[in-house]
Amino acid sequence: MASAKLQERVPIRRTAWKLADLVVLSLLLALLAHRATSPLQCSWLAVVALVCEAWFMLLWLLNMNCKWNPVRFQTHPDRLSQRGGDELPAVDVFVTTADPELEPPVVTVNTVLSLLALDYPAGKLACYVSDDGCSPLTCYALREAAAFARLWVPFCRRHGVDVRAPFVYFSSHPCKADRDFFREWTFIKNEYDELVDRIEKAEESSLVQSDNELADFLGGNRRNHRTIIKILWDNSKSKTVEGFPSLIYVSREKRPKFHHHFKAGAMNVLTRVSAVLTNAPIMLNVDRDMFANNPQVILHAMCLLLGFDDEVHSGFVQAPQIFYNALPDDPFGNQTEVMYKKLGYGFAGLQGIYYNGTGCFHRRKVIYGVPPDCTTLVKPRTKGSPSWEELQVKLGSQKELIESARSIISGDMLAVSIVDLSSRIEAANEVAACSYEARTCWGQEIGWVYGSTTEDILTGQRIHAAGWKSALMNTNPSAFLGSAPTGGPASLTQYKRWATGLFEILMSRNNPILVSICKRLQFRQCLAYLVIDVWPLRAPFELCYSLLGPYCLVTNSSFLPKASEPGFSIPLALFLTYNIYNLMEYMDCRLSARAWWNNQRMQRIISSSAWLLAFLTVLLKTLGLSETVFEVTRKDKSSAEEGHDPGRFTFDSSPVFIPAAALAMLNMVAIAVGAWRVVAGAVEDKRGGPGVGEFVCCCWLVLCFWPFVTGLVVGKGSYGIPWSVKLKAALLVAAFVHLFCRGT
Ligand SMILES: O=c1ccn([C@@H]2O[C@H](COP(=O)(O)OP(=O)(O)O[C@H]3O[C@H](CO)[C@@H](O)[C@H](O)[C@H]3O)[C@@H](O)[C@H]2O)c(=O)[nH]1
Ligand SMILES: [Mn+2]
Repeated sequence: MASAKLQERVPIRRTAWKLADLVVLSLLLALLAHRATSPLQCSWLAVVALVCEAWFMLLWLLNMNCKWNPVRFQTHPDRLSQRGGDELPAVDVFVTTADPELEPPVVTVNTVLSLLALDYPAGKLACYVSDDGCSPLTCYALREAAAFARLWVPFCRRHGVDVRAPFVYFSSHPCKADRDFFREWTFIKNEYDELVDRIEKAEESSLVQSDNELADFLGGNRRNHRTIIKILWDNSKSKTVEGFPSLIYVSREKRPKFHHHFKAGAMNVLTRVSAVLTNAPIMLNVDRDMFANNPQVILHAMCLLLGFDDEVHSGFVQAPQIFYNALPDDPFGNQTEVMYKKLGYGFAGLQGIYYNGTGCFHRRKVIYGVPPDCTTLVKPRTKGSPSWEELQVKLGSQKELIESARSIISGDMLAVSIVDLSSRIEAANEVAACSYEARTCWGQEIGWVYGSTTEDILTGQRIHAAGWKSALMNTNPSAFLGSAPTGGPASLTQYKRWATGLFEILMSRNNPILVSICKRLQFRQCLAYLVIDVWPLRAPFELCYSLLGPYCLVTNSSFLPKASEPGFSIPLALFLTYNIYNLMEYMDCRLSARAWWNNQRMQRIISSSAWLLAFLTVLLKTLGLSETVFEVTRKDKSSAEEGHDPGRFTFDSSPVFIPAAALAMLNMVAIAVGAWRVVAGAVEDKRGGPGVGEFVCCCWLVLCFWPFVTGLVVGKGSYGIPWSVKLKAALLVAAFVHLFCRGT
């Protein structure tokens, strides 16, 4: 069998789920119909409820569209190995890091080592680390890591080590009993421990003074410094057969006057620097906290990059984002496993999975904005390759860069650039300068797109808009494992940043609806993107709806049918089916009921805190009153504290907690008022006072906001909500109650 398929596209059957989708949809429709025809319809309360419920139905439709025909891709790397190593394209691997304090260098080093040791010809791999922190510590740590890689990579290859991030590998004892092996294992482990020790003991100030190679870092700071590029290891110069991939440290130039565009800016610099050095046709991008967990990842990705008749099917190949430090039952609702399995596979069945910022393989030409048709193998290129001048306008005028881009655009996947890396340092410095992008298309039609703190979704969308499809890569074991933030504040910061970026996309000319009208973003794919993009927009609707229950209890009114009315069964059935549907999704993904509860609870908390703040931030930005920034996610820290329960919600005085704390308080107050009225027999029946429905709404919300309830009432230290937040929340509640009462 000469051409056994490298990949198979397997549609996933979901007839029962489709039926359930329709049941929920019809209940939503029934609720709307009931509301529109009920006698209460003219009160503003009913209008607010109607608008919110219409929005929920729209969301449900968007979700249905996205999940409707999911697919999975099966890859066969064993069939690839029948091809020789010469038939594999080169891959440039990019790792981004930004802050040596929030992102300890030891973690970065582990990520890099796991990548250097992947099963792929060493001469075809190169690893670039971008350091936005411009930290001599990071550079030092990587240089030491390169020295350790000399032992580590051959060791992994020789013994077929499963997980090639040393901190994981050495966290358990080897099961092989062989004495020689054990001796070697102990030796390498000692070397690794010493490496960690050296990195952890190193101090910035003494490093730059004593170490000549690190003198470049003198006198700069992370916001204002020139480019520093260091070839830490050049594989082409290695004499041994058992080499390991080249390792290059890049800290791009930063000047206060130039916007550096956060991670997107860093990725664009890495793209150009790697273009003048190794110029691989495929690029792999990994966050610094995400190690390669499956040594065969690149081979799996190659099955999808080389395995289709037409390249258009895999403009990029994305591996799911999965976490290794995941707490049991996902207490902070940030493992997004169900989202991946339900929405992600659904996307994969449309124009393809979204780009998730890490664990993704891109074709370099896709990043250069080349549309798919001028690359099909069948049709000869009609337009011809772009002229020198054209490329100069788009990519900037660096000569080596344009030359390398021409070779990429001509489409030769197997070309290897054999240059002495150190001879190209000057060119690399030129393209890493902060003024290089002025008057070029970088950040617009070329490279990672600027203007959103969720640059990944935006960049992926641009690629889909050019007409490319993307493929979802599923491997067993998982391709990469990352670290999820632990603790309340870190999770909410992360959600806030995502939502801010998503709303920036919606409010810009890159809005998927516009893009699908003007470009080649498919209509259903556009709707699927909207499911994610509208996160922050959900906040105001969900907030309004969650105020209805307390409003009714406080003001002795109602917005839902009474238990005695026939209409009551509609919201009841909807509430039950919707929650059972979600619970079943978690069961289907082999997750616990507890994980479902935590996630659905976190959805309410995130919506009223992170998404709401993101919504307001972007509104302010649109009015020109503030700027959005990329806040780097803090990685596990406090877990070392004594008696610390990592699964418990913690608080700080950030404004993100105020609205959620206020909602928790308001619902408790409302229940108290409502209960008092029932006891006193003061529920007014004629005016339609609150019924079971309103009580259930408030109780449900109190349960959802339980971490806030305990934080308000009993929590001590970081488990308690700080007084400043409590006070502001209380003021909000008082203002609301006042408004409510005046309104009636
Ligand atoms: O100015 C910056 C800021 C961040 N980063 C890097 O960007 C990556 C992602 O940052 P992190 O704080 O870890 O964010 P996460 O919330 O974990 O990231 C998710 O969301 C981001 C978009 O908001 C994507 O870029 C990421 O790939 C995706 O994993 C890290 O490697 C950082 O070092 C930079 O290189 N420069
Ligand atoms: Mn991260």
